Amino acid sequence: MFTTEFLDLPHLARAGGSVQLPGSKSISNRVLLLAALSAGTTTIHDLLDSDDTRVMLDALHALGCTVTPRQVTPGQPVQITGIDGALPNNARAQLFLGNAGTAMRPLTAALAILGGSFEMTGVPRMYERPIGDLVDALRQLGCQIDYLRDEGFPPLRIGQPDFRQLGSTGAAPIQVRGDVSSQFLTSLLMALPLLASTSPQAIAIDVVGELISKPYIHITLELLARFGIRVENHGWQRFVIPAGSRYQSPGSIHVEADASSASYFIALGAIAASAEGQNGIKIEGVGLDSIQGDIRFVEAARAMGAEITGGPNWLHVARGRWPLRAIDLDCNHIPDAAMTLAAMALYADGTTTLRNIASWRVKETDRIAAMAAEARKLGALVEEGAGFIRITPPAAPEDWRAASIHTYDDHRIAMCFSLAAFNPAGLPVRIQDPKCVAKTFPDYFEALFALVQPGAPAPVICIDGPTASGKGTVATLVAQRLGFALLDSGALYRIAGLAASRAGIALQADQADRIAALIATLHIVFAPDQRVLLNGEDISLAIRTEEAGMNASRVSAFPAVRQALLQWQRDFRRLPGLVADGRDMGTVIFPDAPLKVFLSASAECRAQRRFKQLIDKGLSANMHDLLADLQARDARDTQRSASPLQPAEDALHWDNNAERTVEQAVQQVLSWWQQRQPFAAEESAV
Ligand SMILES: Nc1ncnc2c1ncn2[C@@H]1O[C@H](COP(=O)(O)OP(=O)(O)O)[C@@H](O)[C@H]1O
Ligand SMILES: Nc1ccn([C@@H]2O[C@H](COP(=O)(O)OP(=O)(O)O)[C@@H](O)[C@H]2O)c(=O)n1
Repeated sequence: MFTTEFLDLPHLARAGGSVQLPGSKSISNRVLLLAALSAGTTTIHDLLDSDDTRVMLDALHALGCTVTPRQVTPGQPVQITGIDGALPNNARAQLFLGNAGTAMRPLTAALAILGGSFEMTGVPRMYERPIGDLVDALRQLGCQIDYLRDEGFPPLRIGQPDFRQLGSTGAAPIQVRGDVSSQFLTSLLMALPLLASTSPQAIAIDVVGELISKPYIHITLELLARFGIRVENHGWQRFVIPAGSRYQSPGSIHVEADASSASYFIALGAIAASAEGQNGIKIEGVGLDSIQGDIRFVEAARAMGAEITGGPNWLHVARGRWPLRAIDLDCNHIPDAAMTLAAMALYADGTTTLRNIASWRVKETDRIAAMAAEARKLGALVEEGAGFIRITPPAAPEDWRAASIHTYDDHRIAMCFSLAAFNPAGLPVRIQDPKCVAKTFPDYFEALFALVQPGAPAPVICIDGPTASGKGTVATLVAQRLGFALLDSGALYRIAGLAASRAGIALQADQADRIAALIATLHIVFAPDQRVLLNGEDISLAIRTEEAGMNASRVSAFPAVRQALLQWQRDFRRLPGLVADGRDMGTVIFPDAPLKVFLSASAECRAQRRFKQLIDKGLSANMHDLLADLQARDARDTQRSASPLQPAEDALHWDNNAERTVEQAVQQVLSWWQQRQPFAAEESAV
């Protein structure tokens, strides 16, 4: 997951390949709660790992359910042993539910019926998301729920219910509004079986007003059936839970991949030209037989021109009609996925209107306002109303603008606008706070990068300079802040020197071809935890000794060795970008890099830094020898004939002497980078 302040997507041109999608959020959190309320143990496969499921798992654990393991691990099922319809007497807990509506609403309903003493809290945005209609419906039954702040909104306190008024004849049908959020009805449908289990009468729920988002109710009903509860559906207006209904674990259940998440890749297939040798995008984990309503996004995407085929749990998408066809659509049946249509509308041949989307206004953010504001930044013409949005794409490529997209802590805004990187103007797109995708799809950008090809080679920032000038330190931090990959080219020369000396090859010019041949056989891994593995062995420390540095310096003078490492280094170039540290990054390896930095510092300053660095690592060092070695290395680096150390003509210089801190150097490089971005001016104006 990218945890950077922002993520710059270079202009993207093509896409192709196959993607396995994470489990559906709606199904994951429903299954978790149903398993928790049931008798028996449920093994849940393919559960989504996200903010919403994490708060749900924490809440279930706090309520006394057995959850193993406590966190979602990819490829490993989660087991939940349920409470069999009742909590212990005097159960109490304070539950923090973040911004997860899929946890707050159903848990409120279930706990209000189970009874105890609970406080339901969340992030500030959660306190702006209405829950009054659900609370009103529960109070009709005798549930005890108080608002701790604003009337109609969380946080809430839940107490012991009093069901005496229901009497032996059961209650009149419970009324719930259906036109604000279908999560209220879902919450009641999942909570009321707890009451029905001891009730002599069936329990009926009447929907007041038009029921929005029926597809989500469909998911709820399908899953309730899997857990032993057969709800009668009377025309989506009345739902009846039979008396004596009792939650029973199905034993094992698979969570479908999220159909809403599939929408971004369906859109990708529709928008992007196919990568060479590929034929569109294959999406695995969800298919045409899905129980999720958002699968009907497929019809909308087809209407816009996408070519889509599929099976029970897969889809294949390719670009069909181009530009896409503008549509006018009632989106009540696909409220979440419809946002992706707004992104597709940027590539349509006219004005697209998405109607019946008033529920967008009460989601993670006011999504109509957010989509409108951000699409306008790109140059689109947008009109919005209480329940619709109308989007006209920029008239010509030159009307597109490079935008820094505000994402409102809303995963869908971030994912939708990533698709703007396919703009015909060749512009990059900046996504602010990219980690907001964690809500449903933490590795969304990684999945996207695995499928797409940039319009031009991915950007590279070169940081060259003499030994101990601070390249490695600065490059690592710059890469972290931008979410870029890192190439420590010196490590490759160090590995080459180590491997050659271990193989007993003399590090001299007449052996250069043997060393180059040896390099071709090496298996080198730069692990995400910074370890370096050579043929499976951890050599991170072995290559950092001064001796290894000297050996590296020797082999690096041989043109055959440099040639053997050339393509290896260029292969590090990837999306969203690369920071490369070395001696000849800007001059030889990446001469087209958009930013080249050359660091310098006096030999004494560098020797001091290296001394401290070695001592801190627990390695022995001697200042006098260090200075001599460093000067010898400088001489060899600058005087060798093959790629000598010298600044590229277009390099920017940074004097990294003793009075300069690491952070100053990093800020300088980042600021040079910002100045090269088309959205730099807008950013600094904010
Ligand atoms: N202004 C600075 N820039 C970079 N590194 C600095 C600076 N000041 C002190 N240092 C320290 O100096 C050392 C630089 O070493 P390193 O980054 O490995 O250099 P290089 O990769 O150029 O050989 C690190 O221990 C770093 O913490
Ligand atoms: N791009 C590069 C990187 C390193 N090297 C050589 O490899 C040696 C080790 O590189 P390094 O960057 O790890 O070394 P230090 O700068 O940390 O001393 C250097 O002394 C250089 O001679 C090179 O020639 N070209």
